[in-house]
Amino acid sequence: MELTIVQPDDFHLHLRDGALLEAVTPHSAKHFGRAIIMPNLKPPITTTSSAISYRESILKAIPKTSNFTPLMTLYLTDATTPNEIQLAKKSGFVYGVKLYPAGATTNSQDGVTDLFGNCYSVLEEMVEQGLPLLVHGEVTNPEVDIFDREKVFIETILEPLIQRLPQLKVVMEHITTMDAVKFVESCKEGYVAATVTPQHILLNRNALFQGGLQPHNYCLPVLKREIHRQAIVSAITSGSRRFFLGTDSAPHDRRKKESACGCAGIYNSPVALSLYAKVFEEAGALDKLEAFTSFNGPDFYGIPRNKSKIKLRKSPWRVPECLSFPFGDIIPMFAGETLEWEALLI
Ligand SMILES: NC(=O)N[C@@H](CC(=O)O)C(=O)O
Ligand SMILES: [Zn+2]
Ligand SMILES: [Zn+2]
Repeated sequence: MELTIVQPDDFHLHLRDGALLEAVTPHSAKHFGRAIIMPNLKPPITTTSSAISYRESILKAIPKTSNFTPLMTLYLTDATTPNEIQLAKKSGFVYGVKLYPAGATTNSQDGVTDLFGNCYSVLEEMVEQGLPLLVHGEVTNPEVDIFDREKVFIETILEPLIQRLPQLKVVMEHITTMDAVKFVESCKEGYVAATVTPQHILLNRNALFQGGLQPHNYCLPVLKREIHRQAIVSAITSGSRRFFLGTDSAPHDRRKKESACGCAGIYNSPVALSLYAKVFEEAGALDKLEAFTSFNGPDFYGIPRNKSKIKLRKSPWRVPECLSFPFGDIIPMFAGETLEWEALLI
């Protein structure tokens, strides 16, 4: 079986910097046309000028034969100014502003402590400039059960936000619950959308504990119950235009994952397209795959769809156990397992 589709984009990607950037960029560049590059570096990308120099280093890491284009984002802080938003838009290189609630996830220490109190004028400027707010949607109160943090974020932050600023474009990143599906579906199309990762449509929270603690399945927001996974699969295979591909591929050195205090993030760039194809095939919805991977995202962001094509072919291949680099190892999602679908640029 074979399928030819317009080349997909990845609307949520972590490329990191330094040696890690050089190691992982070719994997994304092999399949994807463009990617929204997350700004949670150390230190974070908080200004347009740092986004532009980060973009330069990414361009150097792209193999010569690839047409891969990074779409940059800014990391929102309590100190971001409306003027920075104007500069970002004017540069032509920045496509969104990322909200990390302070303490919610990897490298979020410099994130926002009070969105309405500290960032309201910035949000108003984003409406003015048509720049979307990309949201890690979890509350950070340690008393809230970790499995409820996305739902509580929707109720306490997102609903009031879209009430107050209905013209703001919002992408709820890496959704994990039926609550998020319902919220996105209840909003005005074209203003609120969501990215969906391979892990949140293939795995449920059992995968964290299958045969023992599985650090390579740990990401944030954490995997949820099976009913939530099913709700997300139904939403994306329904043909809704509100959901699109965002891998949240988040490489970490193996030693940081396999540790007494392992960090959050799943590295899935090399396997992502195979996995999305598997889910759509199992749902009997391969005819809806191309809109999810290649149309809905560019349409929401207001950028042209890609012109080039990619072939998805049923041709089993084995995911490497480990990707070794001079600085250390990265363990890919589904390491050592055989996947049915293979993606090839044409
Ligand atoms: N998803 C993750 O578990 N980790 C991401 C951060 C993020 O997207 O929340 C990372 O940068 O490692
Ligand atoms: Zn996140
Ligand atoms: Zn992420």
